[in-house]
Amino acid sequence: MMLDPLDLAKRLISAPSVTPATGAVFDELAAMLAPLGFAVHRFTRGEGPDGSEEAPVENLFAIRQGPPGSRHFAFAGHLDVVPPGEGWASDPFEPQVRGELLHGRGAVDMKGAIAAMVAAVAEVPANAGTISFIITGDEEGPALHGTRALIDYMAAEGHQPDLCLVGEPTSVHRLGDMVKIGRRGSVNIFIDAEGTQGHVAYPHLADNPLPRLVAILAELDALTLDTGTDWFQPSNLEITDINVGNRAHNVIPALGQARISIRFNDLHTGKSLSERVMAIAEKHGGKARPIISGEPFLTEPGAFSMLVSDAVESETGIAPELSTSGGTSDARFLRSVCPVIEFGLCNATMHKRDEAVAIPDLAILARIYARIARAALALEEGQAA
Ligand SMILES: N[C@@H](CCC[C@H](NC(=O)CCC(=O)O)C(=O)O)C(=O)O
Ligand SMILES: [Zn+2]
Ligand SMILES: [Zn+2]
Repeated sequence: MMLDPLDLAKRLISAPSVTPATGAVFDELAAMLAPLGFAVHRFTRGEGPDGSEEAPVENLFAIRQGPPGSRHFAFAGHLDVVPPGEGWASDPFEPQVRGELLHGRGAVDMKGAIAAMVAAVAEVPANAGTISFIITGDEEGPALHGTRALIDYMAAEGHQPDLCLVGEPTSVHRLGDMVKIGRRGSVNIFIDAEGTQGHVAYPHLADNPLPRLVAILAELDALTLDTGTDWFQPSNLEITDINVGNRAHNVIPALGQARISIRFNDLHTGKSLSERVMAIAEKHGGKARPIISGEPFLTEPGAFSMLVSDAVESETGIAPELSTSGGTSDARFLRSVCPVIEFGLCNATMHKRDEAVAIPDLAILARIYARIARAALALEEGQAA
């Protein structure tokens, strides 16, 4: 009988794991995988203080070797969760079943999917091929020491998956309606306008930076970056923060700061957009400092996307839409290793209070994942690229 993904999901949700995750939640996953024949390796990266971008993050790589020369299929995901926020009907870290729903932080994003992966691999015979789990404790945060460190570890140890499935919650209205075959890129840019502090009534003795900041933001906000491409929605630029921190009515401040985030398609690169924004900032007397989070990528539709779609349709009756919409994910790193596709639970409650998964979806997802793993391991070399 299949392992019950509901029980597994409850165990994972019960271990609080707000980014950066370490410890108990990884103990739970390791305890699930070891009896299934997986060799589990865990390591921590990052040495900074709590709350800093460099705070320690735990990662887990688990592998069950198939026969020599067999194909290697990887499941990837994250055990960290976003902070619960206020107003939950029940404790976010005490999984609670109400009706058909399992409530708890991470139910859909993405402890429920990891539970389904574990239940799935229990159904795939070890002689079908090599299966691994690439699981980080920092996807929701800066992601400096998460999946990137796992990729370095796999390279150092000679573990090279042929195909990878990330279990992000890609479904929209019903389990199975959307599969992600790529993602837009992401760049976050910090903008500063500097001036000279002074008295509002003596502006000739000061230099107000805020009109310059406003001019920069107005020009950026008016940009139409593109209208989309074959596989990608239009790029969008959002002003995400404006910060002056001036509490006085009668003081011209010395500094105005803002932040923008651009999600961009394959007509751009992080560098080209960064240069464009820096030029606009400089034209108005400001400065821009970009942090490129990821470039756009597409896993061309082909044998891999077809086997994922077939698995979804066999279990749900739905032919999924192939999409690159929404945010970015750790697939932006994993695509350097092998072709990567994302499929998972319905995302309507992700990051919200009272996050919840439809309990029947957990077992359906486990069956879909088992089909995907079996089919991926059966693909001939060269078929999926
Ligand atoms: N900090 C990075 C990456 C943040 C990743 C985040 N991903 C999601 O929210 C997934 C949502 C979805 O599946 O559409 C994001 O896109 O912000 C950055 O800022 O780029
Ligand atoms: Zn996620
Ligand atoms: Zn998330």
